[in-house]
Formats: sequence, structure tokens, C-alpha cells
Amino acid sequence: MLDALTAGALEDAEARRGDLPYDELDTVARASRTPIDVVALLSQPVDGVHVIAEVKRASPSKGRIADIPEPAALAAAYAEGGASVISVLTEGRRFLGTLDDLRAVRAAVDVAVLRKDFLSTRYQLLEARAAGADLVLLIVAALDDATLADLHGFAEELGLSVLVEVHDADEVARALAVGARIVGVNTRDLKTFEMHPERFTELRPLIPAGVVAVAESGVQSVGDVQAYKAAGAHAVLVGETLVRDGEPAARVAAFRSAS
Ligand SMILES: O=P(O)(O)OC[C@@H](O)[C@@H](O)c1c[nH]c2ccccc12
Repeated sequence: MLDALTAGALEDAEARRGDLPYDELDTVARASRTPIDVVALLSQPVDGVHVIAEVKRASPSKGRIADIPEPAALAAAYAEGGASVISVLTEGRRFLGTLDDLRAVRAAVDVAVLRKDFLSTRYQLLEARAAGADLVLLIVAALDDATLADLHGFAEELGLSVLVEVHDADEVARALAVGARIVGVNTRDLKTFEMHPERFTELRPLIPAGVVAVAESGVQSVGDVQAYKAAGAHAVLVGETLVRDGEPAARVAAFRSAS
């Protein structure tokens, strides 16, 4: 499934490339607004924990979760609740997101924005910067070491921060080997969709001081956030719980102040 998602995202980007060639996009991207330094942002101490709040309509494991006709309105609610970063899923086939969602969110809020997608080329990183992202996702399990190193370096050259996603100890080592400064432990295995809530606590000791640690997926309650904070998370990434049940601003605020 991970390979299929990555291949699909690449195919869609190749289609867009027909309209906007690499060199033109490169010029547009580098001339667009300077991204926020998300490493510095998430390194700042807070009373509770930094919240990365996700705009998520659907997923391969759950199908459709929420309609979200106006991502900008949801993003504004997340910002009002105190989210440090807004994650926007731009994958179209299974998550039903678009780059236009990211552009709309960027225009609506001043907080940092993450392009959440299955990225595997420099072109897609340029798209992220041009659309107004500050942070991009690179999934270690989806990339070979050479590609991971190339994309990580290129993103940083563009001024983008990088959330490097891992799910086991070997992937933590691969992330650190390319100089990852933000490591996200996805407690959902993207190959099987099984949840492993204990995975963050197990892997946290492998993430050195000075590197930002993010706990991703499956967060449902303030208690879950407190547990991740106690285990050493600088930030938690929350999707479904925020989009499904209404009151997104209040929920973000409650998670944000969990301690
Ligand atoms: O909806 P949840 O269980 O709160 O999960 C959010 C986020 O962690 C999840 O959407 C995610 C984590 N890593 C990803 C990689 C690609 C797509 C999606 C994801």
C-alpha cells in the first residue's frame, strides 16, 4: 500500500509537470515567501505540548472521515485553539486532499503548514514550497537511503523544515543518518495499518537531545497526549479525532495544554 500510494502521488505530480515544467516551478518556488523554521518553533518549550493538527478527509484504512468543504475554516479553528502547525494532506487518491487545500490553508492562517503526502521527488518539494508549506513529510519506509538523503538536503536548501517519519528502530537510524532534525514516530504501520501505540515510548530513547520528537496517529484523548508528553514528545500529530467530532478549536486547546 505504501508503494502504491507513493507511485500514485508521483503519477499525479508528473501530470501536473506537463503544465508546469520543473525549471519554471523552481523559479516560482524560490521566489515565494520564506518558510517558517519549524525546528526552532517546535523546540520552544511550552507548558503542555505542541499540537500539529491535521486537515484529513479520508484514509485508506478508514475511508471517508469528514467532508471538510472549507479547509481554510477548519485551519482557522485549529489556529484559534493554539495549534503550532497545521498538517494538510494533499494526497488525492485515498486521502482526498489537494494542493489547493494547502494553498487555501496557507492564505487563511499565519501558523506553520505541513505538506503531508507521499513525496519522492524534488519536483514535489518545489510544489510544497510554492504552495506555501513550511514543513514537508518524508516517510523513511517509502524511500531508499540515497533518495531520502537527496530529498532531505534539497528541502533544507529550499528553506523547508522536514518531518522524517519512522516506525521502527532501523528507520530511526536511517532518519538520523541523513541529519533529520524532526523525527516523527508514526504509531500506525503504513504497510499494514496496524496500530502500535507503545511504539513512540519504545523508540523515543533512540532520538537524541536536540532533535524534535513527534508522536503521530491514534491520539483520541487528553490522556493519550499526556502519556506522549511524559514519554518525551515535543509535539503530537492529530487527525481523525479533530475532524470527526466537532469543536476543533476546543479540542486542540485541550490537547495543547495537556501536561
Ligand atoms: O488520524 P490520526 O490517527 O490522528 O493520524 C494522523 C496522522 O498521524 C496520520 O494521518 C499520518 C501519519 N503519517 C502519515 C503519512 C501519510 C498519511 C497520513 C499519515
